[in-house]
Amino acid sequence: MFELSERSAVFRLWSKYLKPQAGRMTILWLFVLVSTSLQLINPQIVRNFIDIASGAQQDGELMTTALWFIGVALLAQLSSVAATYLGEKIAWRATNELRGDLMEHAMKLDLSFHHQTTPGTMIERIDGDVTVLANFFSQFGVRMISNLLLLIGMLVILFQVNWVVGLSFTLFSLVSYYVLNKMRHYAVSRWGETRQNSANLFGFLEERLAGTEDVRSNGAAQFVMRRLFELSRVKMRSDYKAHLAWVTSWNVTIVLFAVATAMALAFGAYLYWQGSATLGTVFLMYMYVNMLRTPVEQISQQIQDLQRAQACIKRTQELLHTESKIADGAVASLPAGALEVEFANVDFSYAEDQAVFKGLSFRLEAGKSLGLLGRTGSGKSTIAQMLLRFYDPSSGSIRLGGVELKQMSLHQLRSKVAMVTQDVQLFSGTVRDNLTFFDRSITDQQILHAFESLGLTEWFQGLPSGLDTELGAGGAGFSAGQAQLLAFTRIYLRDPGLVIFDEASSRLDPATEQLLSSAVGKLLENRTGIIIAHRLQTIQTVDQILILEQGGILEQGTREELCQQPDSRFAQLLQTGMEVSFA
Ligand SMILES: Nc1ncnc2c1ncn2[C@@H]1O[C@H](COP(=O)(O)OP(=O)(O)OP(=O)(O)O)[C@@H](O)[C@H]1O
Repeated sequence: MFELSERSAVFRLWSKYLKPQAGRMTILWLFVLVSTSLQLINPQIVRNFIDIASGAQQDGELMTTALWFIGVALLAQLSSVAATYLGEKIAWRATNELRGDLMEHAMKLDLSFHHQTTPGTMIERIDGDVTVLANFFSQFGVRMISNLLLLIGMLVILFQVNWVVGLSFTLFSLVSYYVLNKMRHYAVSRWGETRQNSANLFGFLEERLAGTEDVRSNGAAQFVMRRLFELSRVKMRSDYKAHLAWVTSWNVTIVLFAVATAMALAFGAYLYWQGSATLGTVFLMYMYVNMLRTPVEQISQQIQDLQRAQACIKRTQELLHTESKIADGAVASLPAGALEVEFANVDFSYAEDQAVFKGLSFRLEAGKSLGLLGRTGSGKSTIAQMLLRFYDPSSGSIRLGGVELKQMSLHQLRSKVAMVTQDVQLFSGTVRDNLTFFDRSITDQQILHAFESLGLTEWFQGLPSGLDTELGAGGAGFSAGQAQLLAFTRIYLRDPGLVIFDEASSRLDPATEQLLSSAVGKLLENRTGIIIAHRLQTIQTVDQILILEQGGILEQGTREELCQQPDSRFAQLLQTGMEVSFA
């Protein structure tokens, strides 16, 4: 855990994200100050107007005063609109940059971090917290100062009218600030509860809808509905309390300021009868007291925003200071073409007391292919993830092309190693976008050439709109087999030296199966390949076979070597069928 002074964290954020917008910030301040001053001036013009109209003031003309009023009111509104526009713009720029930095940082963090942090939490960090910071970035200082100035200005003018009036409304402002803060605090804690209950309900719905097949096939619909009603009931109760708290705080505010208006009118009537105030001055007092509400509310709101922002800044800084367990290396150039893979005495565990590998050693020559077999949980996928350096071994070393992975730059490593996972991730967008990841330097010709080289041209021609075929969210509309074909093409375009293929365990139709196995063959030409196999058919053509068991290697050799040993696990597999033994 990092330990940072909160204040320095705030200044660091401000200086990083607001300094580049210093010019805009200055203009924003100007607009806010102009709008505040004009708001203070306008009631004075109204006073003059009333005093001229009632004959209490001799010099001055009604028409000119009215025009002044309109002009000042218009200018105040325009400055306020301009300040809002600029404030929003500054906030968006700053928060977009912060969001980008957080996302970039999150993508560099190792997989153990991502396994411990749910996607929901990450969304809350990268978007939720940053959205809260938006107001704080652009508005906090400006709104605090301008509202304080407005409040002080109005109280000073009220003191000038009469010191008792000034003192009374200063006390009133302090009391109403205190009450508002208390009410708001109460309402906010209620809202916090409803947000948590909403999150629980949404999380429940998302999980159940995603698993709708299992829910229905297991006859669990009744259970789901029952739980839904329970969660809805909890949410309804907290919503009800939150709304009640909000309505109460709203009404208390109305009552408070109604009392203030009554006080202003009573003071006004008294001073008027005494002859120490004109009708215009009474109205001026009335207007200022009515206007008091805005700065008092705004200051209390800003203080509350500051408290929320502090919590968000702390979490944001924590994320930005979380270091990846995977340190970047320096070696930035590996030879072109196929790369040799070597595991030397590798120990690894996800959790401290549960070793996945103990002293795992094997070597795969450059350009050769390895079929990786083993029971579920024997560590096949872990080998692939370690080769991509999503995890580092606790001891021993892994080398690629003779270079230790830890020494290698991550960028170089991940451009040299490619993996097709069991569950290929496709994104909503066109087939082209899914192949190039929006890299516009990859031309359509290159993509078509990749299809041709992998023997997929005919398949590609069957797509309704070719490269422009749209995929739904999560690749909806494409089968697992088709997704793998796209993944192969992605890899072909990147031209890595090592390809790891985690075969889909789901059954594919024979035509797609045939297409896939021929594409695998073509993809592996002049590359080193590791195939995590779930079917014997897939490893018919591999050069080496390695069977994992209990943290180490059970058997290793060429297909022929293993077949010639009748008591080998591989020979048994051939006899019984792999699915039976590895089920
Ligand atoms: N992120 C993780 N955190 C903790 N333990 C994990 C994690 N991923 C895998 N494991 C554990 O590590 C062991 C090896 O898992 P791995 O996924 O590599 O096996 P596998 O042979 O690929 O299995 P399968 O054939 O089911 O895909 C298993 O015991 C698994 O439970």
